Amino acid sequence: MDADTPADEVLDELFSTIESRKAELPEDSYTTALFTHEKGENYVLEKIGEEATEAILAAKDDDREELLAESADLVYHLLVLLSMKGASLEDLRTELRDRF
Ligand SMILES: N=c1c2ncn([C@@H]3O[C@H](COP(=O)(O)OP(=O)(O)OP(=O)(O)O)[C@@H](O)[C@H]3O)c2ncn1[C@@H]1O[C@H](COP(=O)(O)O)[C@@H](O)[C@H]1O
Repeated sequence: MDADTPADEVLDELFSTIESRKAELPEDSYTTALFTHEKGENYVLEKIGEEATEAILAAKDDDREELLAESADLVYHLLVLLSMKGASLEDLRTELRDRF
């Protein structure tokens, strides 16, 4: 993924990068570190809790910039969890669409 990726393709690109890290486990990759952590999936679950708390605190402080940054961290870690559990972005889209 690079800075030229159209904004409406960012989530697909990000999920595709996560899936590729899961398959190839390159060194020097934070995503690889999540997939191979000694705590297993518990580590990414902890990160989701932390990032959600940080997003809540930013919202309470009315810090829009921080809220966006923490929300991006939260979404990234949530996508890693979905990938870990064998779910796809398409599954998430379907779940959301079925609530219309
Ligand atoms: N979107 C993200 C992303 N969002 C957040 N993070 C990482 O999530 C971590 C957030 O945790 P914290 O805020 O607690 O910061 P930290 O203290 O460094 O983290 P810990 O040591 O506590 O784990 C940071 O290390 C961020 O770098 C991300 N890491 C990667 N990506 C995307 O994933 C792609 C692949 O990254 P690599 O797997 O590193 O190649 C990148 O190109 C990005 O597009």
